[in-house]
Amino acid sequence: MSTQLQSQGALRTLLPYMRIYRARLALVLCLVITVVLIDLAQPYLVKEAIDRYLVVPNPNAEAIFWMAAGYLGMSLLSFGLTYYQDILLQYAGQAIVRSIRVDLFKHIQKLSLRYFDQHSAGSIITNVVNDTESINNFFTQFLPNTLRGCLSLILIMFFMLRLDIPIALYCFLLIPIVLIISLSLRRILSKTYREIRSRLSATIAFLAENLTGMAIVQIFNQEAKQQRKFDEKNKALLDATIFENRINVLLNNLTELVGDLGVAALVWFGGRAVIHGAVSFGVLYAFVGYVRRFFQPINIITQQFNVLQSSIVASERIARTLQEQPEIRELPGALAPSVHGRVRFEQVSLAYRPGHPVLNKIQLAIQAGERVGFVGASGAGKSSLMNLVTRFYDVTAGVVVIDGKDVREWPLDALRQTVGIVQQDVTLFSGTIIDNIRFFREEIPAERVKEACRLIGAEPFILKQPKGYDTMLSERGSTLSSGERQLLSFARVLVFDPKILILDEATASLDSNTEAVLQAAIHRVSQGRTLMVIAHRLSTVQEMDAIVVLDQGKIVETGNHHELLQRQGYYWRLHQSGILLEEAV
Ligand SMILES: Nc1ncnc2c1ncn2[C@@H]1O[C@H](COP(=O)(O)OP(=O)(O)OP(=O)(O)O)[C@@H](O)[C@H]1O
Repeated sequence: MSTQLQSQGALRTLLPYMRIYRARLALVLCLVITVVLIDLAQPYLVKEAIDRYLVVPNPNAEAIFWMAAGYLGMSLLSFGLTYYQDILLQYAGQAIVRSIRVDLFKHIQKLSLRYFDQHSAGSIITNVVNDTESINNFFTQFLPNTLRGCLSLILIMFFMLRLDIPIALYCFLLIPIVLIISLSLRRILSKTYREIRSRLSATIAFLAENLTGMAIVQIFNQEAKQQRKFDEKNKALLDATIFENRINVLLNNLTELVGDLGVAALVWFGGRAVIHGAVSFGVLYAFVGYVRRFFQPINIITQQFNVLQSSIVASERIARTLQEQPEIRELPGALAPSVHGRVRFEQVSLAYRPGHPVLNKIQLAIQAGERVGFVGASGAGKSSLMNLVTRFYDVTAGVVVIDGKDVREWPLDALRQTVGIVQQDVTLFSGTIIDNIRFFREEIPAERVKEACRLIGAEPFILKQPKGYDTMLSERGSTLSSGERQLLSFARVLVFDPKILILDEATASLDSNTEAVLQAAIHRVSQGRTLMVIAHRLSTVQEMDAIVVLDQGKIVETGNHHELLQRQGYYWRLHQSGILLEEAV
């Protein structure tokens, strides 16, 4: 994409956010202009003091005192205005960052699961945290510094030309030198900056992955190896950052050096001009002041190219995320039918990747209140079939119908209220037990939550926790056993009361006590609703009204446990091979 197109995309993203703070930003720009004017008037004031009241036959001490007081007053005013301007800018910048972050999170939450299949948590975190920070730099660095730099440069040139045209023109000869140094080093810097960003992003992604998979890392004794990898990533990041710093230091020192060169030349040529009476001493003094201030803006302006470039890249990435359309969308004006809990799959096929179907022409009807177990080898397509009922993904062909209506024609919130899910890997959030069960919805009375827990058989272990229902759970509930986490998610189902429940049964063997409690819980939650269980236990399939056997994305057998065993087909072979967990020991 060309830089111009990139900038347009970036601008389109930023403009609406800028508009909210336009009054504040306009005030900042006025303050920047005032501060520059004060700053540049100071050398002129000293020149006036020298030429009018100091290097004259009758020096005027009182006037000099007032000039000095004026100089100090201007410095104080400039200090106060700069302070106020910086605070205003920081506020506007951070407030814009906050709005963008909130919008990003809101948008990301709406995206379909396929998006999360394709984007790592690390890259999404970098997008929400770092890219937005780069936008802050656009407001707090690029805008004020570019304005300040350009204005200073123009005004310094104007003041210099007013003071003495030949000396001013000599000074301007130094501009190309500074520009060449600045632009060539900046080019290197911008490449390095991109490298730093991608290395930082890789480091964050690595960290995020390791935090989520810490148990696996530890069980396979991979700590040392992961540590080495992390160290390598940080070393790469360090190298790039040090290189950037070196170039920055070089650039600043070279600019200083050219400034000194300018001052030396001024003292030499200007000094001779003063001796010959061509210019006054005050003019020479003012020139020294302006030359010192002259190269700073050039340096600052070229520096802003980098800030601009990184903000463009960041806002492009933010724009791309915000423009990402959720694949799963609801039809305008969609209405939910009256809910009974009937589910029908009509010639349903699904391919996550084109040309690679994982479900093939599934034909199945489940009655309201029926309990159906889905059995099959790993990868047979059981979870994929459930993903279609919840509309985490949409069918590639055919139709999934709930209560007479294609799921794609349901309002999404109604569909998700109707279909509940208990996953094998229970998701818990940082918060209390009670809040996790009612999903932080304060309007659900505590008594209803407790009632659900009692029915499920979760209350005894909850009451054993340090603060009972108010015990804070650590991230992902890692202080609870997997059986206890499952019980909490069953309680959640009872509280939210979906008409259709999908249950992905735990594959791990549990002790007989927990097994019995969980079986009773499954029995309890299945009352009055349609139950679809990805079954891994013999005790569960035996309880089901019907069992659907899947193999390579196709239904190969249906029937109840005894019928299927008698048939001595695929189910029987699965059973014989021990794929279903027997009674716990
Ligand atoms: N999000 C996804 N993107 C791409 N392919 C996927 C995705 N989820 C599952 N698959 C593929 O679809 C096929 C069916 O997977 P699915 O998870 O439905 O099987 P399953 O029967 O539930 O297996 P298990 O019992 O091991 O969970 C597998 O080949 C899997 O690799």
